[in-house]
Amino acid sequence: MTVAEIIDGKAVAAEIVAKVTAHTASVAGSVVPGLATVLVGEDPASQVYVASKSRMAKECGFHSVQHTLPRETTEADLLALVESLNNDPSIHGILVQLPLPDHIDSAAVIQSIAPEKDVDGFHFINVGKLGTGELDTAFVPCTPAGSMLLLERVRGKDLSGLSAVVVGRSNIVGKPMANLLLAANATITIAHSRTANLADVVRQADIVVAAVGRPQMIEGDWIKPGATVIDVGINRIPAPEKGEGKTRLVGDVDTPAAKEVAGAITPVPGGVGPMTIAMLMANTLTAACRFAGVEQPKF
Ligand SMILES: NC(=O)C1=CN([C@@H]2O[C@H](COP(=O)(O)OP(=O)(O)OC[C@H]3O[C@@H](n4cnc5c(N)ncnc54)[C@H](OP(=O)(O)O)[C@@H]3O)[C@@H](O)[C@H]2O)C=CC1
Ligand SMILES: Nc1nc(=O)c2c([nH]1)NC[C@@H]1CN(c3ccc(C(=O)N[C@@H](CCC(=O)O)C(=O)O)cc3)C=[N+]21
Repeated sequence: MTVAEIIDGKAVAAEIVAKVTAHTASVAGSVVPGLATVLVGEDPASQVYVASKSRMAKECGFHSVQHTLPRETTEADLLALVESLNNDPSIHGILVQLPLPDHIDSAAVIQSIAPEKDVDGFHFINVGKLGTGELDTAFVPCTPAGSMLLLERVRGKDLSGLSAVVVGRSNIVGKPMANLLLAANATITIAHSRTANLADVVRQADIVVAAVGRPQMIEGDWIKPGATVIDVGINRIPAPEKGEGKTRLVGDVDTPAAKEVAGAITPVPGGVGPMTIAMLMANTLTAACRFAGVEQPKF
């Protein structure tokens, strides 16, 4: 019996961050990349993520500004902040942490970010560029971009002849992931909550990307032997074995079972999550280099 290779996202993310830090130092005479993060409300998970993004930006040598606004912030006030960041020449990347409170129209806020500062890659201009293959000037969403780099470690850049199933069709993970897989020549299927016989669909795939948000729902015997499994899910579940009220993180894949069948699999934590933050740094550096007209690093 073979046991899957565990793809070390933390280690690959550290390589990316080292590359970003070195390139940032080498262009310091021309530009200091600036990242602005915006958090509305007090969601504890969002606070943790935004704090780690700001910390990582500083470690890379960036100018990093964190705006923390109260939950009651109006949409107009948030739009005004984005506008001021759009016009701030020291800021090259803007990240508005999602989800936003219900009284704010997230789509309106995302579309108000200048496309050349949209390091999340959520603006229509960047979505359109990804869809039409203008990858040299697009910003690609960080989670799918990071997932592709992990996949590349196992399968290389060219996925010709391989079948890939993406479970989940969100605008921030599933759809851009499917577009990147297609751009890499994979033959793709996008599955979602209305898909019939999901287990059988997943069983066909050489590459499985799970981006559902349901703890451990992809079972071990759904995985084709030797398949590469990218587990995007981040779910906090009760862990009574660690003590009363304790929790632990799991992905969307039943990892212990899938490990017995897959060729390679990303762990949770330590898989796609750290790559998301690393790619945010990479995108911010790219934005700054485009702004200053200096050479961009390749990732
Ligand atoms: N590692 C990282 O850096 C990141 C991790 N995440 C994690 O990834 C996961 C997905 O995030 P996100 O895309 O934002 O989530 P969304 O809730 O926006 O999308 C979930 C998708 O899963 C589909 N789905 C839900 N239930 C089922 C089911 N039973 N069978 C098949 N498909 C189903 C939905 O289908 P339908 O469209 O039909 O409703 C939807 O397309 C979450 O766990 C999230 O925490 C997200 C971003 C970054
Ligand atoms: N505008 C916007 N852009 C985002 O990219 C964005 C967002 N909003 N909202 C929320 C999701 C989620 N997300 C994660 C980033 C890092 C980890 C991460 O580092 N995870 C660690 C564990 C962290 C922990 O212990 O909680 C890991 O998987 O090893 C997870 C999830 C980015 N998102």
